[in-house]
Amino acid sequence: MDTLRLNKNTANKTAFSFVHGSDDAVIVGDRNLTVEEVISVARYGTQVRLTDDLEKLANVQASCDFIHHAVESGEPIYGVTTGFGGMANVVISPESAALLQNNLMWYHKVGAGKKLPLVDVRAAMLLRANSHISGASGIRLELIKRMLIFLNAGVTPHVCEFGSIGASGDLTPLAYITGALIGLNSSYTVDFNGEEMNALTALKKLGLEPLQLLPKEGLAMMNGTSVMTGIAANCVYDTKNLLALAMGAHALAIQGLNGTNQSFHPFIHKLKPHSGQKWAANQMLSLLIGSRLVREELNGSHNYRGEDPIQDRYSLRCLAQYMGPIVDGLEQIQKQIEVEINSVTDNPLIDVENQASYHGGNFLGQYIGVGMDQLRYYIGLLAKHLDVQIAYLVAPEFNNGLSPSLVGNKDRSVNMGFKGLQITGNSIMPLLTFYGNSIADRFPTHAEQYNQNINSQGFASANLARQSVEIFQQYIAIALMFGVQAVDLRTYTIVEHYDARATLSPATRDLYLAIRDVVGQAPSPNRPYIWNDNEQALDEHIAKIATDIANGGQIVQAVNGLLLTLEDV
Ligand SMILES: N[C@@H](Cc1ccc(C(F)(F)F)cc1)C(=O)O
Repeated sequence: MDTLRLNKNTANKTAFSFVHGSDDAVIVGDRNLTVEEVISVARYGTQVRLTDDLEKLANVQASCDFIHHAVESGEPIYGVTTGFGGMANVVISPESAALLQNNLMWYHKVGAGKKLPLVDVRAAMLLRANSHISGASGIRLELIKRMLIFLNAGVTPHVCEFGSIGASGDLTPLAYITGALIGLNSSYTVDFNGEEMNALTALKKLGLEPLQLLPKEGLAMMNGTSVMTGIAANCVYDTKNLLALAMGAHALAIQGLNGTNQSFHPFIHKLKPHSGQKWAANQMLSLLIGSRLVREELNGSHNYRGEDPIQDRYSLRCLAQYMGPIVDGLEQIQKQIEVEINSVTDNPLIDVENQASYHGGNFLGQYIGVGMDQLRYYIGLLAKHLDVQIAYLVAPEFNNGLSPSLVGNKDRSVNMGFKGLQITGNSIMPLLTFYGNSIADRFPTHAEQYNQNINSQGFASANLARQSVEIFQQYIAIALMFGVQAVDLRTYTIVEHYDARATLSPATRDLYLAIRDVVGQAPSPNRPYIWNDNEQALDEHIAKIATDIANGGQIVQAVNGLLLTLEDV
């Protein structure tokens, strides 16, 4: 296996401790980068090194030489000896060719809104360097190295959340990165390991001089999909963790409801062998093995229980069939993001071998726009399913003998259990399905003098995906709280005490214990997770669980073994 896996130690490191995070450096230019490598650099401070493949490095220089000669000879090349975009008819003289690039930074300093999270900008810098190392962009090694210096020292340019239509790639967001890298002026600002400062001060601290861009270099830096793809890499990584947690929450719910394991029998899924469906069924079987809370019916028995239906309702019985397309879809998105991560996304592209340059459109972020639309749609579907499971758990008409709203102490008549918590969940789930609406199909047709008349909205789509991921982290926290309470209450009906460690499957015990630990409440035989309403503040529990999930803490660690098996999907 040639990919670098995030091991437990790396993933446990506090987020945002960027510098000197890990001993295993990620190499730019040796081979394709994976989403996990991007995450390890962006979030956990893994150091980045440039390839020492001399041929590769020489190629980068050769692309610069090609541009140099083209300018000298006045060869017409877009954005090198012409103006930009809809002004590409304007001839630029050799004397103005460098000014053209530096000027590009000025009129693209038009970002609006809040700052992007640092982890997204770090991912973007890594991807831009990775794109340029192919030697098709005509950009100096010095500039590529500068991005690695910034990454390794924990220096992150400030980039705004609005300003890119994802058509010429992320022109404006990348202008902020470029302006800071070269120290265009003091209005460019950075985060220097937690300290805010202007780019010129930052360069001085790094022992670097401000740089003037040479012909093509501004365009090469800005004309690409690296920022939206960096955001997308972070989103897909988080969403896969959330998928694993959703599976964990369902496994708790199934045990809480005393569901059957028969619906996940391989015989069923062999007969409808979609890979995502098979994965979901197999994983659910593994999550339930050894549980004393499920109806053990893998031998084909039907444990008919009097007035209850002989088979489970669809949210349990059809879980694998419902999850399947989501699992397959997320895998497809990850594959597409990894292609984008390892692509050269600017224009024009320089073919050093044939001494030619080609005008094209690799900067169009449509794969990211559509991919992030789909990602948000899948998150909406995951949320809808969890909402149904929560409703199943709290309704005594359906929940196979649990208390209404999962009340703990039934002797206290003024105990309402998880009634309020369900309503908070109900307030979030519709938002997540709303976020599932697409944006790639909504576009301004008259962008930039009608030049960018088709555009991806990939940057907006990725930003929306980040928001959806963050909201879903809150939602999953709530779903997990329901799961923990339900298994405690179910445990009592089986062994007459509330400590679910005695009854849960080994695979879900880890998750259960991680949640109990994060909220600071150890399991007890005498009482379930929540006993009386007035003994804890549930909002604090939501916040603690959601924060642990966002930081890839012990709750995520308890289920992420599931994700290793996704590679076979
Ligand atoms: N992606 C475009 C590059 C481009 C397009 C437009 C502008 C600006 F400044 F006019 F908006 C800059 C760069 C191309 O390669 O064709």
